Amino acid sequence: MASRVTFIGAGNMAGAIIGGMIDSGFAPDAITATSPSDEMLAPLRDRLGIRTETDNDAAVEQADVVVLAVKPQIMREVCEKMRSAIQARRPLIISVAAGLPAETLEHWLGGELAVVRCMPNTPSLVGAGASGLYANTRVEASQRELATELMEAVGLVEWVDDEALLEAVTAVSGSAPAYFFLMFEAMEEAGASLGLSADTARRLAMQTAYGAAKMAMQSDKTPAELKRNVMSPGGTTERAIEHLEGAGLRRIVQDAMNACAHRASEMADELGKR
Ligand SMILES: NC(=O)C1=CN([C@@H]2O[C@H](COP(=O)(O)OP(=O)(O)OC[C@H]3O[C@@H](n4cnc5c(N)ncnc54)[C@H](OP(=O)(O)O)[C@@H]3O)[C@@H](O)[C@H]2O)C=CC1
Ligand SMILES: O=C(O)[C@@H]1CCC=N1
Repeated sequence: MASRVTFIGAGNMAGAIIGGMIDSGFAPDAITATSPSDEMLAPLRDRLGIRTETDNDAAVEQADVVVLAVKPQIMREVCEKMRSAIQARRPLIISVAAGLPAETLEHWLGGELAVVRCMPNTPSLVGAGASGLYANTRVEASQRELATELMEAVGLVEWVDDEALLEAVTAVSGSAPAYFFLMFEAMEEAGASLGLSADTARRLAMQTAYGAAKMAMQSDKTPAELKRNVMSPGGTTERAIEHLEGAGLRRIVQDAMNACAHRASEMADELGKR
């Protein structure tokens, strides 16, 4: 029988993963999502045909996998309330919460549980997600495969052996869609200031990013080589790249990603106390 997956929390991230799972062929009636208010759940139920529940305990009763997808700040309360129901069932736990260590989550849920920590990103919604996964020692090979299957349904999966590396994953992919969206905003504004309509500039910028990513993924050339191929000597691209390098783009990116990874570690200290 196919695995039954319950999402605790039905917000941006859960919605993105559920949408991607269904597009890739998961049966909607094997998926349950919970939220305190039915208002959040109705669109998921109506649009995707999944099961919904406002009672977390009831939703984990039949689950083989429980995906924790609430904000880190309320995770402790949510886990502790579900403890008895989780211990009665002992499903595979997959947490997508930033920061919170597997050991802490396991403790909040009553202990002795197989826990996979996953750092996904929102492009999961369109099947183009990128997730970093870490398994605690209780996770069996079949559960690892199940977690891989679930997250591969919505994109690329990379396992890490050291849990601390999920902080780097957060910086490289979990938070990173926002960096590219910021770039789109900046390019749209700059394109508009050069005379294009904002809509035209946005469409051109997005298609270019899509094309560049697709090309880089399909090519055996490095990004540096692909970049050089666009830069005719004495031409326009060279001028733009000189400007970006001169203004310290690499340092800015490094600083931003350091800040992101550092925040993930701070969150573990602030919220992960047992
Ligand atoms: N957004 C992103 O890009 C990424 C997010 N994450 C992680 O995903 C998790 C969720 O983030 P995100 O989806 O953005 O947050 P959202 O606020 O969009 O979703 C959280 C959901 O949890 C619901 N909720 C609140 N209390 C409960 C409860 N007691 N039981 C069940 N559901 C509850 C909320 O309902 P209500 O609104 O009614 O309170 C809301 O629907 C976080 O831990 C975050 O770190 C990880 C990677 C990327
Ligand atoms: O900003 C956040 O905390 C979450 C985790 C990664 C992406 N969004």
